[in-house]
Amino acid sequence: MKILIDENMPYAEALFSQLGEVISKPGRTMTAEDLVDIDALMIRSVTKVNEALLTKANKLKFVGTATAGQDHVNEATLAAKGIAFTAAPGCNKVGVAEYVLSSLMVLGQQQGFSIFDKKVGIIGAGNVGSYLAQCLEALGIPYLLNDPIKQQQGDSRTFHSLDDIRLQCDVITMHTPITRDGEYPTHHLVDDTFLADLQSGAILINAARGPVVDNLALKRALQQSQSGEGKKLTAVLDVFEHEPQVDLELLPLLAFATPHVAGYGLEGKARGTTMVYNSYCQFLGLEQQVTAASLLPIAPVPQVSLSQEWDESTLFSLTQIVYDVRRDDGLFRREMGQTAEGSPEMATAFDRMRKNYWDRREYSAITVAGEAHFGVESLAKLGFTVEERP
Ligand SMILES: NC(=O)C1=CN([C@@H]2O[C@H](COP(=O)(O)OP(=O)(O)OC[C@H]3O[C@@H](n4cnc5c(N)ncnc54)[C@H](O)[C@@H]3O)[C@@H](O)[C@H]2O)C=CC1
Ligand SMILES: O=C(O)C(=O)[C@H](O)COP(=O)(O)O
Repeated sequence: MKILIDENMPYAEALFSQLGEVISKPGRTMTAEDLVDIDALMIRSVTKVNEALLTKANKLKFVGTATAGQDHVNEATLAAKGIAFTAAPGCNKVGVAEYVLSSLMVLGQQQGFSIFDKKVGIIGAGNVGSYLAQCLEALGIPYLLNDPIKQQQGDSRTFHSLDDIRLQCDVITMHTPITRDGEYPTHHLVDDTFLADLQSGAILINAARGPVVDNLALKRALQQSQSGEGKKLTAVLDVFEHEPQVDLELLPLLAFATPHVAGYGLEGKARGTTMVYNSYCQFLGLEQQVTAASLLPIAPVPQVSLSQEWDESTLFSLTQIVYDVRRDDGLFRREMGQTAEGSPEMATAFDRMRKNYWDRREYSAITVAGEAHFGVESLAKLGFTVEERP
């Protein structure tokens, strides 16, 4: 049995080689030729699975994507060819939420605000949006949810219109899939009109898919904001409309910019890989199952001890031990600054940073020890492992 895997899939080689011969290739450049005699294909978000890729797939029976987003896979085409498909919903929700929290905390420090004074609008209340809401709740930060699809499905949470969100929220964070059809398409959901209606001082974060935000409209709004003509606007982008190409006029206008790595915690990647591995084992009728936790190394700073009740400054320190968005932002700007827009070198640099990504962890990799009245319960709700001292 031959299994083709994206080379950028931690733990995959060791796991899938228990099932057959593993061939590892860069996901973005996989071709129809690569699928000749392949029984199973394990990908991430950069491999477009469509009619063209499948033309020579003479043996393919299973495709697994170790990602939450599924827009790169034409499921109807797979179904028509009798090829089974599985994804990894929710695998990286924690990483994306921690990316948003780091962005807000660092912006708070840079711009002189408290995150506790902000109201957050979450657009898309699926795995990521709901987990982010849970984190904000743990911290007592108010938020509004927008998700007309979940609302129509009878989800019992309170949902708000986009207008309410634009009028009432200081922070707007996008967590929808990219869709072009249906009643609520998300392609260019954030456009000139959306941006014009934001509150002055608003912060926009996109860690969903690039084209959810019209990048030219955002560039115009940021240029106006930074020239003092328009409303004050801050933007953080993890995803770009034409990635792996990046608009080099937009880049310097962004508060933080990163190469589609918001969900890149080691835990999230391990979850993604094990979810597709376990699904494939099930597909093959095998009983073996692997947990992500069993694959993970100990964190570089595994334990922290509180000496008093935590405050905003302690929260900042604790969370930044795990993830500081400035690390990825700095490297990304340096890498992009050395390439020309539209060049193959830019695409290579974008993907190189993703391939060689550091072993970022989630809050759960750190145990925080402290007494109950130090507020450890809320840190546990935020995702830290907590050891309550008597
Ligand atoms: N930057 C990164 O590293 C990552 C990006 N993503 C992206 O984020 C998206 C969200 O991830 P999950 O929460 O795991 O997906 P999910 O499928 O669990 O949730 C998406 C939610 O968006 C809602 N939605 C769809 N259209 C909408 C609209 N027009 N307005 C408001 N809500 C709408 C859906 O009803 C659903 O509840 C993924 O589809 C993926 O594209 C996901 C993980 C990592
Ligand atoms: O899960 C998703 O959806 C994502 O966007 C991924 O985290 C992005 O990572 P790659 O699949 O592009 O490595």
